[in-house]
Amino acid sequence: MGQHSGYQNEIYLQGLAEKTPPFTTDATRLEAVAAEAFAPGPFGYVAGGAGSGATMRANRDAFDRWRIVPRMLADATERTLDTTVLGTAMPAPVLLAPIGVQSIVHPDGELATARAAKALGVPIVLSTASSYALEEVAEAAGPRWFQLYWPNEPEVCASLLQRAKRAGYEVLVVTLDTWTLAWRPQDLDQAYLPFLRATGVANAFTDPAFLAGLAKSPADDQAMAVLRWVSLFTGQDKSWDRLPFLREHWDGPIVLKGIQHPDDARRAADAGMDGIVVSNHGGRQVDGAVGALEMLPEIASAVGSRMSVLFDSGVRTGADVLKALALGADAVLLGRPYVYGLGLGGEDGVRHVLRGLLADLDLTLGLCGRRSVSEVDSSLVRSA
Ligand SMILES: Cc1cc2nc3c(=O)[nH]c(=O)nc-3n(C[C@H](O)[C@H](O)[C@H](O)COP(=O)(O)O)c2cc1C
Ligand SMILES: O=C(O)C(=O)c1ccccc1
Repeated sequence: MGQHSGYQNEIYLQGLAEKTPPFTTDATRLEAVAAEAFAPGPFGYVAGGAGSGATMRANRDAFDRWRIVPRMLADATERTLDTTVLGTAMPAPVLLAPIGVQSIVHPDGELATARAAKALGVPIVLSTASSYALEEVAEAAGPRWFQLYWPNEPEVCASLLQRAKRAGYEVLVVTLDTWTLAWRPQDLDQAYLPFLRATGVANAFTDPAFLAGLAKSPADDQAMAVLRWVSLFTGQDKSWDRLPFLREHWDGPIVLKGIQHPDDARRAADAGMDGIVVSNHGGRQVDGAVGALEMLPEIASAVGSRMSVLFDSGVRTGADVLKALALGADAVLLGRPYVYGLGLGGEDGVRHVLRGLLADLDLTLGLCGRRSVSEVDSSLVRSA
């Protein structure tokens, strides 16, 4: 049997005791459920996107334009979703996307997420903008990667990387598409920005190089510390020729996140990067951008043989994961759905969302006549 489909049996069996799951098993409905349960500011921050929301819609539309073509009598009873990406073994080609400020939806924030992921062996990618310090999250976490918002001060950058390495983060994911926040009407209409309330600044406020640049401690002058944080992470003074700096300060694999053009993917490979995340940041940055999945086949064929290709932006179901794999991804990052799970049920909520996705993925894989991730290729899909 597939290792992950047991959650399906468990749910049905609990029905005999009149128990149903904590909240929906339909990941495409989680946003609507969260809308009823979350405070308006945090809900808008998580669910919202850039401008008119066109990119978020394009992300989902792009999945709908591919259809799966199942095969029969293929003996796919025994299945595994196990895979290894950039040296990290994982129980499925799924990681938790870096999502900052998780304490806005649940007080346990990234700690709860890390515990839920650890219980399943699923790797997390911890955001630079986490609500808890990276060392604290590391203690709660299983396999872990670190996402970097590349600070403008080399000393702070080097310090963050050293801390992450020491705390056991294995892969560095450098996000390139969010050097300033886009025009986000949901947040603007509510004048809601978590950082100004000193949420999501834990890594900086515990960093010696960051603190060295402050006249007073964050406890004595929070406003000044927050301003320093904002200026440190805003602005794009970076260029391709600065990547060697990261190499010097990080001796593990490096992945560039937010790649949407095949030429940028080639540049990443030429620069000796180990991987990319094809992503438009869940439609939160450039309104009217192309659906992330639309660019995946071209990018994967340009660089897939030279580097690991990961994907995010719009992944909701097992079928979505399979489509991304079929179109060239080695693994996907799950974004908003697990944050809805966190807000709805803390650690258990994240676990419910993750177990649901893995079960759905496992069942769909088997029903398509495939036994493992390595049996998924472009023959699984056709364009609608
Ligand atoms: C509330 C929120 C916060 C995010 N914070 C970060 C972050 O700190 N670093 C980062 O690289 N990406 C961040 N992202 C982007 C995600 O990593 C991912 O690219 C995106 O959520 C994928 O889209 P999806 O959630 O619609 O699937 C954030 C996304 C959301 C929704
Ligand atoms: O909101 C976001 O999309 C995001 O990536 C972010 C940026 C800075 C801090 C926290 C999250």
